Amino acid sequence: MEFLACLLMSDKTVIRSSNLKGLICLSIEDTMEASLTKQELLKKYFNPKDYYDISYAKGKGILLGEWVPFVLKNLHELFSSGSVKGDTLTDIGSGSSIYHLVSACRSFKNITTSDLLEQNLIQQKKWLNKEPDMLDWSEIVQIVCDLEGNSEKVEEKEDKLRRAVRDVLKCDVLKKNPFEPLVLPPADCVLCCLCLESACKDVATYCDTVKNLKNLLKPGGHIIVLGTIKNSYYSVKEKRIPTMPLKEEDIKKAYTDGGYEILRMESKRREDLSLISIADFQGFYFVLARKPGKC
Ligand SMILES: C[S@@+](CC[C@H](N)C(=O)[O-])C[C@H]1O[C@@H](n2cnc3c(N)ncnc32)[C@H](O)[C@@H]1O
Repeated sequence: MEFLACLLMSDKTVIRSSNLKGLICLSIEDTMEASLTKQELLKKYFNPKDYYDISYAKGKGILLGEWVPFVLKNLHELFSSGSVKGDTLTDIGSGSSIYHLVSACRSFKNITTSDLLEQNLIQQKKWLNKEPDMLDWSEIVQIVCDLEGNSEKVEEKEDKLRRAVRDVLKCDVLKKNPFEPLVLPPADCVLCCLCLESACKDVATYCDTVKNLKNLLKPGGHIIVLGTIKNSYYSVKEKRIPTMPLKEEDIKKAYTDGGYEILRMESKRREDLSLISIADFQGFYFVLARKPGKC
């Protein structure tokens, strides 16, 4: 007779069977993991130091080869052209990273960084306060100094960025007001690097989120988004964090339907697939778009 058996074998393993012939072993941890939301998974597994080590650490970070040069080159060209400037820039989903803000601090004197996770805000503040256990971004800052013709030394550049970052705030980009209960004054520029694919569960949510970010901008303000194409996970230590695999064709539609004027769009195919088990993105994209209206 068929019946459901659920035997507790140890504090970690459950055996389930509908007829006791074919046993399926599930760990309690697996079962509990499957019920975690994306945000709960991030809170549990996104250790900023581990993320930095796997992604950006000197000589070994997997994003150093193609992603970092793609981001730094595009942002350098953009900010040095003088076409995007103003007083305030809001960075969404900064994590514990600062590499993407180095070029921006030439054009914006008032930068707000933000993230969903408290552990990232803590790590970000360590770098801003030059605490002994801060993350070392100097190798990447040097690349920006090189792009700018070495008019400033790495330490000068880092201090300039530290002076420009006025606030480090908690945010949830999926909320109507991502900074609730705070209401931020509209910014001249919103920047978002590797966050939307991590936050959004599907393309429809990505489109809604992009549209909603307009509320954080002044009329005529710019949004700059850099992210990955067809990426379904990235790893933090041995844990895989799921992401939303965005297709190239979805990107243009999201910004056009979101009510922006697209000023520039770039994409690049990933060439080195050797570390695909750590993150399976196929390429990267860069979008610069403008909220209609006069500044
Ligand atoms: C792959 S990391 C990128 C971090 C950093 N921007 C970078 O380029 O290295 C994704 C970041 O998005 C943040 N994130 C995920 N969901 C979010 C949400 N709903 N609101 C704000 N940030 C979120 C995570 O906490 C994490 O810091």
